[in-house]
Amino acid sequence: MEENITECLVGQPCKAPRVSLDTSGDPEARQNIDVLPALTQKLGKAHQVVSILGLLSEHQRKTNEMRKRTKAGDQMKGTRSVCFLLLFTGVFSFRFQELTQYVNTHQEDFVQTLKEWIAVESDSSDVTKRPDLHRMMEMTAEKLKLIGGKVEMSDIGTQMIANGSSISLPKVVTAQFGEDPTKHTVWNLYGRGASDNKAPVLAWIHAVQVYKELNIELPVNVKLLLEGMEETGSDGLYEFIEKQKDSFLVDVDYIIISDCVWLSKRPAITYGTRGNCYFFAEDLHVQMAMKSSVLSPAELLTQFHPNSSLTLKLSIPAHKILGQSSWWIEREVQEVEGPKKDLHSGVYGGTVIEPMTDLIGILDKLISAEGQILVPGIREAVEPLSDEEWKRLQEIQFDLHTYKQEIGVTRLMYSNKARATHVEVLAHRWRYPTVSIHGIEGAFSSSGTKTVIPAKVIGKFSIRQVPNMDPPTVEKQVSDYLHSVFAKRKSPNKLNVTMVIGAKPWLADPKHMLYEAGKAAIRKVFGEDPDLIREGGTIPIAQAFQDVTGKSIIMLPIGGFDDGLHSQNEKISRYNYIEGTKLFITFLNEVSQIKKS
Ligand SMILES: CC(C)C[C@H](NC(=O)CN)C(=O)O
Repeated sequence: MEENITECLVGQPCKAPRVSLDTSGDPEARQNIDVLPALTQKLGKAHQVVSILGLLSEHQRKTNEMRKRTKAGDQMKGTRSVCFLLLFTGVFSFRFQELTQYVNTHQEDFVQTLKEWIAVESDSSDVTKRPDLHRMMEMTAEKLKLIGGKVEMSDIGTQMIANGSSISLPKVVTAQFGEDPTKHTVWNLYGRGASDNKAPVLAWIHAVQVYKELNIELPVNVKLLLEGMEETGSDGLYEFIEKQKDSFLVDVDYIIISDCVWLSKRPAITYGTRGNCYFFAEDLHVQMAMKSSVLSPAELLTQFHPNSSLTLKLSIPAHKILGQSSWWIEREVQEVEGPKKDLHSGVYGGTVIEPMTDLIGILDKLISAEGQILVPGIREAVEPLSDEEWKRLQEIQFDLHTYKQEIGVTRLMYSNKARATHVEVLAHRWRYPTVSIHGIEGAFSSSGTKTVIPAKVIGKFSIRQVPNMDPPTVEKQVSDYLHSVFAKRKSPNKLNVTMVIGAKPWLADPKHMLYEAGKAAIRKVFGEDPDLIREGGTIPIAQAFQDVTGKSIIMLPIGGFDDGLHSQNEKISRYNYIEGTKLFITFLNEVSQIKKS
């Protein structure tokens, strides 16, 4: 599969910007879609077009701001799909040719819908975009109604944001197609977003639509559940599925999620994901060296108040443990903000113990240059790789050279070992924990040379979870460790460590019949066997679904290995989108063949 994307100078007025969905591997069938001109017209300004590309991620928006030249791939943000099924009824004649031919002849319509969805900046990590996210959920519900679904939109409450106020969470959309008790019921859950994961969501909706348009009976009952907060931890969804356990979810047999990507050019089926523990390490205030003792909030108040340079704030962070039955652990945190101002590094530098220096010092102690996690207890908890797992990894064809090329690096973390194999690289990608440092809030990060001492900085990092790591334990390990590292610095500043997401890993049994159905559908549509893979990223709700329903989950990706999720050039090829739609159509039929145990 080859990429065919049109270049666009992001951040600069684009005269004829285009986003292409290509029919990879088939040069004759390649067709570009002109997304940006339509959007430019709609929005009137080229720079707004650029921010549409940015809808997919914070990262991408930042790149836009930096006016980097980048490829404007097919960018979409993610929702995901989950399917369940119920009973099986006898003989069903699967009209494969007719259904897939319909997809071929209607691919322009499907691409057009995707263009319209991409144009909505439904980014859950950006609270200023919340109206777009609400609109996206409305559009999704409308689309499902149009194709005859029994659709409901459920309010799942509010989310507390950084400034302490609450904003409403996007509604969860549920839809049902078919209530025949003699048939399987398939429930598709769509998480949130765009290419990661709007195309897979639409492919699922279109799969149902094609059956409807052709008046071909759905081989299974289908239930869809769509949420808009997946990429920031699926806020509110855990309570929702607990509540729906005995109603919407009660007759569901299987769950399908399509919020992941292939490993290579070969189609894939995913049977495990890593979890994620996401931390904020706040170094709270600069204290003048002359007031060098660590003061309690009350002391600080009496010292500084009523000088109005000090405020005492109480907040409840969204502290979550996901993937277990008590979803939320809330804790009160006293957050003291010291002198509000940043300081001039010439005037004050040398007299203050700088929060940024403290923060960098402790972040540096999380992981070694060789990739070894330094937090005591974490590596010890990891379940050893079994021979079976090792064998499965060995069977996967994975070319390290192509991988390095795709991400643009010359050396990988473990490739300096004498016997670096693809097995080691895949194990470190899917099966071992890792630490990533994501950002520092409050740091000077613009271009130029501002000589500032930031008064308050928040380091953001996460640790990917694998069996047998346990988020509450990891939280304690990380917090204790960072506080001990910080204590050694004898800094008068104050450190707060808060875990804001605690999502468990998910692992399924790939020998389950559901996986055979997936393989059969892939063989039929793509003419080859899929890779059986795991995913290094996290679907926070996955393990929770498995725990709450007790049903099997399969992840059936249609995204390409080089789609660049969360990156500057996120895209999906037309090939993956259209053939993926055929895959879902076919998979519904394969699932209907599974005998009820
Ligand atoms: C827990 C994370 C915020 C979840 C996020 N999920 C995805 O990107 C799935 N599309 C992740 O970083 O893995």
